[in-house]
Amino acid sequence: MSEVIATYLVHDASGNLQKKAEGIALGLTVGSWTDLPKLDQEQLLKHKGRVVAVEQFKDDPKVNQYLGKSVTKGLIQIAYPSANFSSDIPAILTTVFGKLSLDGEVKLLDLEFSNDLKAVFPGPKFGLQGIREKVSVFDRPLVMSIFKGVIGRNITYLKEQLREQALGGVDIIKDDEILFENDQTPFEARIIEGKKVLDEVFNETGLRSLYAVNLTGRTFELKEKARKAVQLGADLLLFNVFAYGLDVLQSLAEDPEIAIPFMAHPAVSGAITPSEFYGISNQLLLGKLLRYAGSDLVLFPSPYGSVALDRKETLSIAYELTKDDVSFKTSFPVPSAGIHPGLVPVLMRDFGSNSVINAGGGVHGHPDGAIGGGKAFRAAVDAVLSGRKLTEYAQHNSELQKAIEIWGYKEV
Ligand SMILES: CSCCC(=O)C(=O)COP(=O)(O)O
Ligand SMILES: [Mg+2]
Repeated sequence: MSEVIATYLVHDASGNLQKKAEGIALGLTVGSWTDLPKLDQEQLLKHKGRVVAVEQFKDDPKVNQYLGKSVTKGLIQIAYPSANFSSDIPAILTTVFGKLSLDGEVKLLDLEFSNDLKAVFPGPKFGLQGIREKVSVFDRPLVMSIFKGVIGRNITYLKEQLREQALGGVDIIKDDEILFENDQTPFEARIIEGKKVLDEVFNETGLRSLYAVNLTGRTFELKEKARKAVQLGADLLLFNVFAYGLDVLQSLAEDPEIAIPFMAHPAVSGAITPSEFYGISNQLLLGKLLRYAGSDLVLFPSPYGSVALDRKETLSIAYELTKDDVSFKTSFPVPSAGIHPGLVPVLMRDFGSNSVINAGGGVHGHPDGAIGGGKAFRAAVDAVLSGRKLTEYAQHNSELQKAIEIWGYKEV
């Protein structure tokens, strides 16, 4: 049957989760808070939500104290018939968590789509393997660096910073998500001038880094802007998807004229995900839904840096992005924020080779500048792949040595 099964974590004061589940299944589909006498059986059968499972957990006095009331914690699973919604994320989210998201301590943990429903979503156009092919790197995690301190600077400054990052040997260089349309470094100039710089570096070194330019502006201008970016030869598009909406990403990603990869930034998602009582899980929002909507690479806070996320949560995001699913290509997990070369061993232990190591401050803050920073990251990756400790490898690599001296390291 065509349906979406939603899994919720609930903290309910009534103490009767079965009744709560029945209330949700009816209330979000054919019913209301009052009896509707005209509901007929046929309509009920076709459109009513179905309670799939209810699992009650042990009472937790700490939670009761925190919430200031006695609650019953548990998982509720409800199946919603596809006949109730059009096949798009806004309709699905509104069905499964529209009014319900406002109604007490309920967190949406997961959505399971039937195969016919999955088929309407694009998934990543290039995916992890397609990105690897673009950079011709198949046997290690990719290394990415982020422009820093570019706001208020002109295109000459941006080009210099781009050149330094590329010379450091990183595979991808991305705009910071806070660089918007501006007079000094306009979107189109960034693409045109950036391409020249990266082609120059390629002629000098044989390494062609990719540049992810930040696609920003008003929603209804984005398609034209993205199409123009492709015509100008942009490599990738960075996108602040949660400032716009998942459906905006999907519309862009499925446009055949925008045939370049999308990199999703998690900005604003922290307004939705962190509570254990409310919102949507990171696994669903940053993992499954970003993959379904067409993101080729997904940034999220790593467990170790400046904006750290619980390790289990980060692993669950990466799992959703990379797990086998015949319907979709896999997306590249990009654990980020406050990353320095000394964290590479733990990042590679957690996320493996099919991940991107991404840093801004950890590249530009290197004593030898962004060139040294990039080299230090590449050396750290080589050290781990060759089974050596960072400190041992650093004895013969000055860039890694200097990075470890300032920021330290975590061996596994
Ligand atoms: C919260 S994940 C996105 C990280 C990010 O946008 C960023 O600019 C990280 O920069 P950093 O200097 O911390 O590497
Ligand atoms: Mg940033």
